[in-house]
Amino acid sequence: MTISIWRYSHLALAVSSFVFIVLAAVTGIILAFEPISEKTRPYKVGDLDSITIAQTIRTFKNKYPEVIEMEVDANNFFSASVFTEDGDNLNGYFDPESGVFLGEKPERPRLFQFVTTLHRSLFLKGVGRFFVGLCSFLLFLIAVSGAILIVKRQRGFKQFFSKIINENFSQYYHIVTGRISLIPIVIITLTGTYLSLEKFRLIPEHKNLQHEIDYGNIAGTPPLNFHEFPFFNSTPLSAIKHIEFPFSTDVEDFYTIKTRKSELKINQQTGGIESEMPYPLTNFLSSLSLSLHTGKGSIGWSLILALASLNILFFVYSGFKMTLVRRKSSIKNKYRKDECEYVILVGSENGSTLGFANLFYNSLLKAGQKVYIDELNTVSPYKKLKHLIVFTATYGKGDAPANASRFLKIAQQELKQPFSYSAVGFGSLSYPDFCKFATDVDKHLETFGFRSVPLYKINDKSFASFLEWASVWSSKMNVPIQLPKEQDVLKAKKTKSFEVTYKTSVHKNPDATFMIELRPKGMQRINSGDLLAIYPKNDHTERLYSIGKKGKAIRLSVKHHQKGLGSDYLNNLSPNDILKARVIKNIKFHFPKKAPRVILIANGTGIAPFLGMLEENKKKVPANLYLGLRTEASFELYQHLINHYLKSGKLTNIHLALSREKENLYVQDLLERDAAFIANALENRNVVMICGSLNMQNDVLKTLDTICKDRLDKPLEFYRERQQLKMDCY
Ligand SMILES: Cc1cc2nc3c(=O)[nH]c(=O)nc-3n(C[C@H](O)[C@H](O)[C@H](O)COP(=O)(O)O)c2cc1C
Repeated sequence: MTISIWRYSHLALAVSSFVFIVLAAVTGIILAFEPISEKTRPYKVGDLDSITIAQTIRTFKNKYPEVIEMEVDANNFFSASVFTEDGDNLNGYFDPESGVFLGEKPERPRLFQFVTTLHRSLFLKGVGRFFVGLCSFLLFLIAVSGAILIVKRQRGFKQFFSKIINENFSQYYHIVTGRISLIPIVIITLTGTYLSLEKFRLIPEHKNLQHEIDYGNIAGTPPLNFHEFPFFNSTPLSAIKHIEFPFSTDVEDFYTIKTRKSELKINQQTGGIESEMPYPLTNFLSSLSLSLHTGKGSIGWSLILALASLNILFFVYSGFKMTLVRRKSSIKNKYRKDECEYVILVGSENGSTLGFANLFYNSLLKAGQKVYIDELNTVSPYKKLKHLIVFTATYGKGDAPANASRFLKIAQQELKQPFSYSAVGFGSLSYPDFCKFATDVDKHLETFGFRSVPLYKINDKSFASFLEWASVWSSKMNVPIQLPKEQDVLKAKKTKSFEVTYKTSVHKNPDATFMIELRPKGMQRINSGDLLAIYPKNDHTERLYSIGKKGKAIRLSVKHHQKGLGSDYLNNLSPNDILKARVIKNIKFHFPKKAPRVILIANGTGIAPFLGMLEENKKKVPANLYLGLRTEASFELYQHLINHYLKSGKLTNIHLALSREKENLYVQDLLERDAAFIANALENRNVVMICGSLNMQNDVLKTLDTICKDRLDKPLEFYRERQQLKMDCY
């Protein structure tokens, strides 16, 4: 399959460094616990901000005959090396206020020593260090290419953190966790690379600074007691890293003090600063890299490093899993392209559409047809082509998948001979432009080919819809085909348990319509307008119902059909029964977040999502409902709810069109009657939502189009493109 250069780079880098990355991540997780274990040791005493160097030196000089050095480490533990009255050398942690010895510095645990060597050099010394450094840089490139892939997927930097639709576990969490840990991973990899470059002396190190001191002219007067030294008195312990005491009493022997910013030489007799050298930038970068890479001194950052390393392992797992799924669906042909009457062209990014196309390809071969399969971008003249079948997914904002990006530009010049075609769109209702690219392809092919079967749109890889299309295609083309059963090809969809909490009696309604309320067991994100898929045969057969939300529960309005698989199943349920179902996001049909007014048009059970939307219309956005039912009695099922919404201001007004009462009205008649209002509403960017039967939708669209053309001089399409029309009809 054609994949974008960025994805290819991301994958190639990951494959080439995968073993090192896994090792570095596992050892990184373990090492992140070293700073945590150090920080929790009981050596933090006193507030180093409020104790001056002078105070501490005085305490130590009073208590110990000789002080050699003092140190404040990244954990703010104070340590020193001193000689006692008995001539013993005490080396370890002290209380800087009292001078009390707290304990020796413990030896570094062997586990951390072992893991550090593995992490730094894989026990291969220089060679290992080189590969680890290189892989650190490769991991940086992987993070950058991954970030670019997210930007491309989200269509821009600004949308980098905007919502991602969870279609697939590996893909979803690869991206979600990738966004969260991007910065820590970039920091880990850049600092790792820096430290490696330093080890190979590619970055200069300045361990010993060269102070320029004129030793011939060092003054020993006026003498000062060390606790009167201005620098000692004005500098808190927290500002220093290390103090080296003068070795002798000679005036040329200085206190050497390393602060966080510079190194100073202090005259031991006068207390004057003989020299101060700020650290070069490389020293600063080196110590910053070390702290950031190891987490030394910070429990919080160490935990972030551990989580980021853990995340790297998850990236390896989920990344390879996605790649395997993509690879599984590759293209293999039995016949050459110029031998075949049937040609299947596929637009697929993640491989699932190609999987469906391959099933269809095999069933045509089994039916004895000569068929050729390829990607949409590779379209070329096919000598014997009679019928073209296009299977394509949609990406981005209704765009082509990577392997179909050029199709619309080149198809016409490549396909010169007469041919018929059928197009199938694979998409998701969770995106606003459902199967948009398939629609574009279908429309484009119509200009130079003959459409045999109308465009079919398949939501969320529904196998049942695919079989439905295949059977329409088979009878239209007169080619008997047999496709495998879903359970032999696909994994079962993940369902959740829902408990029936309320149900009206179907007998009380003249149209055999009933309402049923279901409460999800556990957490479930639901919006009115989403779809509920139920499985009446407890297999892969799916039936969809439009959801109206009621608090945390779901309210469906269902018309009972005698032989209706889904409606019969739901009708046989009673309160407290449990059913398995799943919610399908349908964001194109959610209540608009920003609209000055919403006009809701429904017939029959199409009212269900609108009941939920009105229930949740807390901002009281003006809403006008046009509802088509058969009789006055049909309305009884909804009347109490509608009255409640009217009273609370959640619904502005309702216009009932009753088709079996004496006026014989349909919703489109009422729209015609209110043409001036509708035209004004569209002009003022109000949103029109339609839910119900496809017949009603067609009639309503015709009426709206006429209103637009007559009163606004524009086709309805204009307003549809301005996102003012939302539809969900069946
Ligand atoms: C980033 C992204 C964007 C998508 N955009 C759309 C879209 O605009 N319209 C649509 O109908 N489906 C959209 N989809 C859904 C895919 O088209 C759908 O899942 C399809 O079955 C994937 O096929 P494939 O596995 O062959 O690539 C999008 C999916 C992803 C991951």
